[in-house]
Amino acid sequence: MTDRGGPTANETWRELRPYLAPLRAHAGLFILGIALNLLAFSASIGLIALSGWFLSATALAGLSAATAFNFYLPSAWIRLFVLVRTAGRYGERLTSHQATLKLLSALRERAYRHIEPLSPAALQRYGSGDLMTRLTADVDALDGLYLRVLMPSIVALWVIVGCGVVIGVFAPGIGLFAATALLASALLGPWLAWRRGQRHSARWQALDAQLRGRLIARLAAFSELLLYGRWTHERDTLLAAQRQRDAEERRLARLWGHSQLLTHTLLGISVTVTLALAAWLVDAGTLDPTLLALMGLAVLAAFEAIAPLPKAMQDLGRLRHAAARLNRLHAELPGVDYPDVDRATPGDARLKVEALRVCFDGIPALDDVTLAIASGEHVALLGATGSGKTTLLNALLRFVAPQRGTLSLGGAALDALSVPSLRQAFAVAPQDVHLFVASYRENLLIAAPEASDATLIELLEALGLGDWLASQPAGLDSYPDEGGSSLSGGQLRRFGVARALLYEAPVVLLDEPTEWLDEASASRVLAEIRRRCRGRTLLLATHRLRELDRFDRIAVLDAGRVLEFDTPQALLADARSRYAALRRRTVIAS
Ligand SMILES: Nc1ncnc2c1ncn2[C@@H]1O[C@H](COP(=O)(O)OP(=O)(O)OP(=O)(O)O)[C@@H](O)[C@H]1O
Repeated sequence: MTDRGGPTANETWRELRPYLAPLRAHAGLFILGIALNLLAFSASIGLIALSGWFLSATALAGLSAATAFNFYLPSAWIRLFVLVRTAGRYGERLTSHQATLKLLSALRERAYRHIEPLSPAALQRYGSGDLMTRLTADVDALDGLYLRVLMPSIVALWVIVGCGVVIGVFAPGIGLFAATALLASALLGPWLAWRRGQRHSARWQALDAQLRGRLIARLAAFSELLLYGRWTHERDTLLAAQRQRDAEERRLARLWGHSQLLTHTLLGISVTVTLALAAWLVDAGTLDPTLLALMGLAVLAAFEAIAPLPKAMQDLGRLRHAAARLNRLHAELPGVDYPDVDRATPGDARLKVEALRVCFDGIPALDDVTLAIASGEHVALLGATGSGKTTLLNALLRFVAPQRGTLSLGGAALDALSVPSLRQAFAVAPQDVHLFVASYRENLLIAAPEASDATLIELLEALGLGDWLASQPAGLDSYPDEGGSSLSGGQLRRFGVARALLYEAPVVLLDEPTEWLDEASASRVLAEIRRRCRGRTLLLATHRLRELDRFDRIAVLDAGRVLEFDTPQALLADARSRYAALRRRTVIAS
């Protein structure tokens, strides 16, 4: 069954099925929610039906003065029904929403747990806005599956049966007709709504996800876009995307209107026919006339349970699309396997890289790279942009999976180390330093929870961030702007370096730590890094030549290959070396 090229019912079921399994963990709450919902509906039907009967009976009792009529008992029942209906509704909202929120948090945690090991290698094709949308909007959309599809469908079915039974007690034929008419309405309206609406609602979800993703990305780059005069263009693109989504929303609203028309027409027909049948039986003398209103009103009350179904089914396309996006993320494999427990233990902090080859889309970023770095040695990785420095650091961190070659730390293969051991082995300052939404102190204490304020301040001052810290309104208690825009590029890098230096790992990996700095500040920062890394293995990626003579060795990378790897003195002494040539050029230039 397809909708003009839309997904089949089977496809929808396949995408949504994984989200039914977590229901089991909160089955008790869901069943309670359904039971309370049913109780509220039963009370509602009872209230309306009894009121109808009561009015008819009172009127008829008034007409025949001889009849003794007890007003008190039905009034007491009516009051009871009102109370039960209100309490049932309240209890149902409380339990079903609690169950749904618990489910959503479980789904979000499940998605996050899956995403975390994918980072960064397998996540590179997803933008951060896209990931954020999957974790938030897509997971949130799935609450509709429980709250608007499953629960109301189960309740509607029981209400239909209940209504048929209530009427059937007095007139089995009319009870059967009412239940059949209600069932037909409960199937026809929602089926049509699903058929006509699922494609649009899936499209709405896709456009909304796209818009959110773009919005997050553009807002993150807002200052740059403004600076380069691109903001107006980007804003117009965003507005156009919003208009596209809104057009889809209007289409959905129109379809919803149509399904409402159909539902209410069916309701009208069902009530009219029920009343006509009842009137016929009254006429034939086989039905008490006081029950006439009860029957019509019972069908009317039962319809309340059916009314939300078309909209829920129309939204199934949206749910399917959200589920499919999450499923795609769940199907993503980390690309890197980490053992659960260590299969080897590093003896010291020496690093060995042998015949390493890393490719992106078949193109090698590193090829046949071999390096042996002694424990405690300080090595500068020198190379032009794109030469493979970051890729080498990422390979050591196992953020990328090599196509060939081996990597080891202290004699232990890196792929034999569990994630905690691997993360304990390396302190890292990447190029894109991330600041968490927390105070600067908390951002630093992630690396060294026991560090005192004096230690933090001394380190920041040593890295030339003393003036910056003094300018912060609450010092270490100040909060960065989102994305770290309250720090300049150079400050942010040094903040990242400070965090890496605080982390007591035997190996320190720094990616372009002196980028954006003037020569004097860069020299000072490099000297501080070397001093604080004494006794630790240091690998520092850079394309700056100054100050490298103080490193133990320099590895020169070019187009993914190690051109030379030796002490600065040996490289300078070799007139044919690339390092010597680069240094000569720098001297001439300055
Ligand atoms: N995730 C990726 N997907 C595709 N290509 C990549 C990816 N990461 C790196 N590359 C490519 O691999 C090569 C090496 O990149 P890498 O970032 O390691 O160089 P780099 O020397 O660190 O450069 P920079 O100094 O600019 O950071 C480049 O050609 C780059 O485009």
